[in-house]
Amino acid sequence: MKLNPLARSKNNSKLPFFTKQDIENIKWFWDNYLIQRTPWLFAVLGLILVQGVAYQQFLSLTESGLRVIFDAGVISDLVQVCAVVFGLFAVRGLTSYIVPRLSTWLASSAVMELRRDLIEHMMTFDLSYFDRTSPGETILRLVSQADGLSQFVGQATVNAVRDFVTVVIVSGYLIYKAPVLFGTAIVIAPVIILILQYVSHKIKMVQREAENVLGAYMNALEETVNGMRTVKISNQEKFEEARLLQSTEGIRDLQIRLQAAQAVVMPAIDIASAFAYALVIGFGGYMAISPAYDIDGAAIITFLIGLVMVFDPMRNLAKFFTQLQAALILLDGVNSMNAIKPTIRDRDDPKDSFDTRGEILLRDVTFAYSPESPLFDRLSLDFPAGQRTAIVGATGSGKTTILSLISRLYEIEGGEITIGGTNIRDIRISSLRQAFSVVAQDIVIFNASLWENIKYVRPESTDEEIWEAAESAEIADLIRARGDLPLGPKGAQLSGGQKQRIAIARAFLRNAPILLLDEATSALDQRTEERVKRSLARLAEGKTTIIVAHRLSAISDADKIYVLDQGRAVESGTHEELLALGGLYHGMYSTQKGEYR
Ligand SMILES: Nc1ncnc2c1ncn2[C@@H]1O[C@H](COP(=O)(O)OP(=O)(O)OP(=O)(O)O)[C@@H](O)[C@H]1O
Repeated sequence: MKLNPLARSKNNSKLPFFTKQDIENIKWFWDNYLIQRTPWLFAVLGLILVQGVAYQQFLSLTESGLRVIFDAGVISDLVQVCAVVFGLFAVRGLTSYIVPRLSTWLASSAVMELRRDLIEHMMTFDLSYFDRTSPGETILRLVSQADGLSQFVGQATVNAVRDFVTVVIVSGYLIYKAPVLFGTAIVIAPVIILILQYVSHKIKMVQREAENVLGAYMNALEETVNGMRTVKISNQEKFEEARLLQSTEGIRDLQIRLQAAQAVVMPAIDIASAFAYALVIGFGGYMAISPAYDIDGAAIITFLIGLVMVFDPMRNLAKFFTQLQAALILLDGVNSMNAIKPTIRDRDDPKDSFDTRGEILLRDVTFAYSPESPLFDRLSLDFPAGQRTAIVGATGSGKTTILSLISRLYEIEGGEITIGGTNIRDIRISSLRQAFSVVAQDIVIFNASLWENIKYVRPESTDEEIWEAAESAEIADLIRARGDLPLGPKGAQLSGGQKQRIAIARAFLRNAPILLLDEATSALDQRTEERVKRSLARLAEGKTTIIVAHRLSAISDADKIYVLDQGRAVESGTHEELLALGGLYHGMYSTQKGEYR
């Protein structure tokens, strides 16, 4: 399976700190989710500035305090210094409580909106997207990557801003007090930048790989859990275990590699800082001793304390930088969903009303799921209004696809499909789909009660209407027996026939003017099928009905039957006409008759 089709800019051999895509992603996030929060962001920034100023004031007061000690000054001055220092730390403590609370609220709300928008956007995706993308990849983006982003924005970024402000304010103070000493201390800056550059490349590469592996793990998990019946019946537990273990090992290895890349940063900065301290102590000490410089011991000690206060947040900033590189990959993953543009969309000014009871025509329809395997080449079919038309044919001949194309689940490449003379592309998609009651082969059952599962297709239905639909589909007794019990994930607690009857009940409840039945009764026992078919015949009265069935006995009374072979309609007519033709239909009928004998 192709992994992570959404991930972009995979050529990582020499990434700059910020790629063009990174900048676009940041801009997108800022423009859509942060800009409207600017007043609050300023409030956070204001509080952070207060913290920075508190630090600078602490430094200044420390110098005064030291001077009182060194110069044997007045004790009351010392007490005053101590009281103000305590006050400053109390202010810093208070802001340290408010800032993360505010920032987490801001970030979680921003990411909640991001998730809401992505979910809304995902709903517009063509069905073909879901045919090729496993749920694991979508979950990865909407759950783990969005979560990682929230943490990063809410905590890491705010801490980084605080650290940055501290570095700027305290450095500014140090430059003001002792510019020469400061110049000595920052000779290490280029080394730190080089280290960061080297590490950031590595982190980006490993993080992208880690996201791919995590996506693969989610896919594998999803497939195994969903396919547990097949796994067990085929005795493949060990195989699946090994597959999942391989993914988890991959995650472990990448996390170790990620940490290894990040781990270089801290010791490198520590060594560089030690070098700077040594320089400052040496050179600063010389300055204090030498009469050529006007600087005393208190100033040197204060400068050293100031350096500690700068280097600590600088360490954090370097760490933040490595986290930022990883977060940029998350942001790219999340934003890549936005790059997916649905092709099946309403045109400008779509029609809301059309003749839903008119005939359905396919004219020269060309369609392929993928370019390498074309399915229909100028296929023309005619489903007369208010009549029952059946489509039969070998498996894989394209019967279900015709139903999908009529309801515009996939877009045709050539020709046109009209209902009551209106091209379906001109109709608003929601209005078009409103015109169908469908019993499909793949029945989706939610983990809710039977009642809620039926009601799903028309939430505004009355209780009487739901009971009526359930009676017609022969499922009312089961509703009485099960009550409000949920049906299990994907309706796991139901038999195939029971699921099919839910689908039929939904079609009854929907009672739309066009009825699409795809192997609608194939899972029912013969007696139930007879009763359900009689109900379905009543439901189909006056409606344009298209029936796909393998059992020819189920459609022999249709007004018209199309025989499909490899995407072409090779025969059409009534049951009797087709038998008289002595062609493919006749052959299929004879085979099935033989089977039943
Ligand atoms: N979502 C899809 N993506 C790619 N190919 C598909 C998809 N759905 C169906 N196909 C292919 O298109 C062809 C027609 O499929 P379709 O489901 O329409 O056949 P069918 O006649 O309804 O078959 P059956 O009788 O088995 O239900 C098949 O070859 C199938 O492999």
